[in-house]
Amino acid sequence: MTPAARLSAAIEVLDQYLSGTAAEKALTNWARRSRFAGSKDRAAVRDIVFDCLRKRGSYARLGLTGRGLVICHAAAKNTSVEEVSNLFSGEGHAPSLLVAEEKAALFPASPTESVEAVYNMPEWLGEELKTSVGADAEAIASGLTERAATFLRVNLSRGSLQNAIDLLAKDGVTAIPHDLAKTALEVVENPRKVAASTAYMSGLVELQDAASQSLCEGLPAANRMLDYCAGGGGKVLAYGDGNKAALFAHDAKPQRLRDLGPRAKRAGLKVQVLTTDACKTSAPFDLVLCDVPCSGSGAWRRSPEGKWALTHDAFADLLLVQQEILREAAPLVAPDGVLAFATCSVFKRENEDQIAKFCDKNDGWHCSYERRYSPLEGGDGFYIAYLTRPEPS
Ligand SMILES: C[S@@+](CC[C@H](N)C(=O)[O-])C[C@H]1O[C@@H](n2cnc3c(N)ncnc32)[C@H](O)[C@@H]1O
Repeated sequence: MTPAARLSAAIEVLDQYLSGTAAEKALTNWARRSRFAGSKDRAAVRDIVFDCLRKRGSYARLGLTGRGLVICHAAAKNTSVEEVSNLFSGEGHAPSLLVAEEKAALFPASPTESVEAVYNMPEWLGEELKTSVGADAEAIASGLTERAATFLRVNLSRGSLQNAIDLLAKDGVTAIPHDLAKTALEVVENPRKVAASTAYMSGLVELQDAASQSLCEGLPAANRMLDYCAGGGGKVLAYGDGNKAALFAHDAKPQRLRDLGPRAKRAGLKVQVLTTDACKTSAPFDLVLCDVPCSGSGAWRRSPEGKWALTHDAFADLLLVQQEILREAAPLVAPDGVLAFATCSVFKRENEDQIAKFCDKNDGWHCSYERRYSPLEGGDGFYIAYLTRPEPS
């Protein structure tokens, strides 16, 4: 496909997304209809679509349509009206010719200053971000419009960072250590080759964000660790690589745990899956991690659809669920144990405010540690807090 034909395809996909289809589904639908498209074309169309989702607020200056977004994307990637006009030539599979109004919007003299355009998120979330991170808000919002780096976690029980770097290189993947975690590698060349690489297939490396790795690395040592919201199990597996603890995993939606078995096997770890009732009968645990459902705002580079889909009601529901999970998990913690609360959110209302509310309502618990990971550190935005009960004196 020509670069112009890829733009036409992205317009088609974005129009389907804007009429209510999830972006991934719209991309799959397009790929099914377009058997002529090779893997490089599919990847290129995906990149255009995701860039438009990340920057939807500023790209919407020609209206919220697939064509409007893609025209602004093309303007951002080129430097002159002529270059963009050449792509929108109307010839072959290229999108139709630009009209005067579209040409005028390519390189506006004074860009729109609305919160939605500057922060590339709905206005209320831009305000939420300002309240949460103050002076860093604009830089964080801008960072969240960039494509996320690909990070790998090296399973240190399987080999060293250097072993992983060397083995990845044999499959054409270039990776370098990243400061956020001692297990973290950043893939700087050929991230799409990771999944088929020997290092990945053999369990030497796992895909995991660097801040997520750092958060797991910092968790206190325990004899019995329960990952209460385990999902795919990324955190319990990371914890298990560096600790000798007996590992347990739970999720309110057991189907979310389906990948955990094969992943644990690949990593050479044993993780016992518990139902909600079995968590109670197997308690106490000296470390319970609650990686709660959240807005995902720290990971909007990866999942930009989330910022446009989040509603006030859904956000309010998340705040309630987060408190409910802490209430459920607290009795599972041994008297001198740690209840760890984590989100991949940059919003204070999901982080510090939740911890303050829990400690306020639950006598004896206090926050003994907390750390914010800013997306400006390179990884996703995360928050972690440890809740403990001091020994009665
Ligand atoms: C942020 S995800 C966890 C991601 C996972 N820890 C990882 O590292 O891949 C949150 C998980 O919490 C689960 N969840 C939602 N409500 C819950 C509840 N009341 N109790 C336990 N888990 C819950 C969801 O099903 C979801 O899998």
